[in-house]
Amino acid sequence: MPSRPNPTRPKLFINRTKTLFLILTISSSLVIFFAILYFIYHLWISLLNRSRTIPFDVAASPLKLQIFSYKELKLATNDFDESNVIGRGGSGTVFRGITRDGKLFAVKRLDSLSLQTEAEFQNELQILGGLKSSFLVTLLGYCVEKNHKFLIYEYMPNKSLQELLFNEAGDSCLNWGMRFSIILDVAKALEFMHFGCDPPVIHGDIKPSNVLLDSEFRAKISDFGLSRVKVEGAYGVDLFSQDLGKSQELSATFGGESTPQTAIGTPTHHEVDFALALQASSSSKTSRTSRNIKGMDLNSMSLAMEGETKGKEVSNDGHDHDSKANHVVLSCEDHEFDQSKEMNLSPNSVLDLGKGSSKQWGRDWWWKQEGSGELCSKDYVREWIGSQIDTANPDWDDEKKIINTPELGVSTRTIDKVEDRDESGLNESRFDTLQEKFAKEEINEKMKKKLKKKKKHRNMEEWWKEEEHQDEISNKKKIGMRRIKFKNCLKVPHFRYCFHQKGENSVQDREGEAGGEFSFRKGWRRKSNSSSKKKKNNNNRSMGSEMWSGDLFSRELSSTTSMRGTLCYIAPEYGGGCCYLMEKGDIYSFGVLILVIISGRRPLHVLASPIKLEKANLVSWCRQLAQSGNVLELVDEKLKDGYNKEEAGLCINLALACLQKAPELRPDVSEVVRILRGEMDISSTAFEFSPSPPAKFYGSRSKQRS
Ligand SMILES: Nc1ncnc2c1ncn2[C@@H]1O[C@H](COP(=O)(O)OP(=O)(O)OP(=O)(O)O)[C@@H](O)[C@H]1O
Repeated sequence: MPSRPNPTRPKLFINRTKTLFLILTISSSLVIFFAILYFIYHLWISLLNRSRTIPFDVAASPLKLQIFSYKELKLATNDFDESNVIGRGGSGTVFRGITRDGKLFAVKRLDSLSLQTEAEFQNELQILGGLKSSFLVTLLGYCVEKNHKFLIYEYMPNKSLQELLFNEAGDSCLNWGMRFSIILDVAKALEFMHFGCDPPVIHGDIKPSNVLLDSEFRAKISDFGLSRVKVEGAYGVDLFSQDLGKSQELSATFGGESTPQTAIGTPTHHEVDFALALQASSSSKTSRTSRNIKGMDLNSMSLAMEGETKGKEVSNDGHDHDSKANHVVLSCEDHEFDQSKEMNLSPNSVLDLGKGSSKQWGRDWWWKQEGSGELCSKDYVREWIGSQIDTANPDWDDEKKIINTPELGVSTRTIDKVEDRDESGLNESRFDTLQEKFAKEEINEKMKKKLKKKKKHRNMEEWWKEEEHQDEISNKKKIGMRRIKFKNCLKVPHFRYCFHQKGENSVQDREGEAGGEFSFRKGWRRKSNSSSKKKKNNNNRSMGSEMWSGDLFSRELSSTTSMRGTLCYIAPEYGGGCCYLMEKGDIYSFGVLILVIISGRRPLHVLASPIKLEKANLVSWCRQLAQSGNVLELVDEKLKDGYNKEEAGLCINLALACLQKAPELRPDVSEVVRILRGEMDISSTAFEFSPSPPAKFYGSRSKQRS
């Protein structure tokens, strides 16, 4: 008897087949999906690489750069072994490499593939790759492979100036001779870049970690990631465009040879430059000063200072103290307290202000513009108010009398005193009723006027607030204008944001600055990255202790690279809205560098001890020392007496000349070199910060240095 077919079997079979089919369909579609995704990803990467990372036409470059293979570099650095790491920077790690024939070279591996790193990579190739000088670190070649980018440089056995000056052990091996020759070498390097290249090259990031030393401790400049070629005549290079296609076009004429143009459209940066925003907030008002100083006659400054020191001798113009005070008050009332007007006075008009003026400006008025980072009329107004109260200004006393003694007689006496009237005339009242009435009315009117005046005196602080508010409004207006201007010029959004930070948060920014609250995106990011590395290397020093001592704080601040340079080394004009990178910006950074080399200190070194606070800001401290005529106090204690006092004094004063706020007053680099060589007298360069004529500081240097 045939067995009855099991009805569940085909069902089970069908079910199994269905499941299998479903699994197969899902997995195959998944495979197809991922394959497409992978393909798209690779296509995107290759497109991206083609548009962004293929370096400029190396074959057409005036200097032939070698193309290294990844394999070659891997071999030379022992697979990028940690033992071969010779330094770490903001954009990558630097390894020591060795060729088969035993030659050493340095390999910079760009760790992040951000747009900024990309731009810096292209910049190095296009600018440093086209320059050949014994004062610049030679770029030997590059490698772009497997999504890695490398730059290969000549090896500098004595590393960077940063490491030599601030090594962990704290023993700087640099003697005076070495320091002086490093200063001279950097000056010569800048001279080559500013005057030896056509068009000139502006480095944009002069600082100790970018000064490398060869086996004989000869200094060479490296890191051209932020450098620019000056193309727009006197107006410099547009710092914000960072259009490498443009710079490619420009670098074509290097060395007198022309290179074909290649279109390398590197996108602009979108990093928010908090460092600059902060600087901008503190220098927005000072920028006005720079302009004023430009137009100011140095003679008038010295006359003004003389006036201050000689006191009454100078103010023998017949004006008494009160009248000067009144003059100032009236200017304030009319909101005409315009610094530019005050500072553009002719020598005579400065003299006319006499004693009152010296009180008004105070002893340190032209130091404030640099040191405090804030220069505005509020400083002067505050100072003036202070001086008026402290010195028991008779004018104020008179007014006190008016307020406290409402009786007519007393008031009359007060007013009479002010108006130089004969008191007795009123006391012996011989007027008839009508005359008396008129007299009373007249007196009342005068009293009212006086009270009004007093009210204005009282409202000085309020007036200052108003003035500051107005300043802020006008700043915002300016920012608005700049935004529109830059929008029109199709500039990058970075700029807008930067100014948004500056404009809208300007007060907070300033407060932050005063309280030492800095927040630079890149800086803090670097700090967190590097702190773990530092911890590894330096176990016995906790992060907390470093922070407390301020050492880490200082280190991070002075090595924080922003788009426009490194904090403390960036010239003030780049913070005030100026967007052109100029040679004088390098000169400013060079001024800071000189002070760092001579003092063996970071430009901003905050320590817990309050005694040392005055020395925290190297530039301000140096200015204070210059004011007191004691610049040599700045020289590194480690040098003890083993330094040339004449050379040290010259370098410090040269640094001060380079650190002048107004770029046009800074010497150019050829003057700098000549001054260092003893071929030129420093006193012939413009000087804005000395309380006494430059000759007091400088004598001509007879010694010639080759
Ligand atoms: N050619 C070289 N030879 C020897 N050491 C080098 C060379 N180039 C760089 N280094 C070392 O590597 C360190 C890092 O250099 P790098 O240029 O990457 O960064 P940085 O200038 O310190 O920082 P940033 O790039 O943020 O400005 C240098 O301080 C130096 O010690």
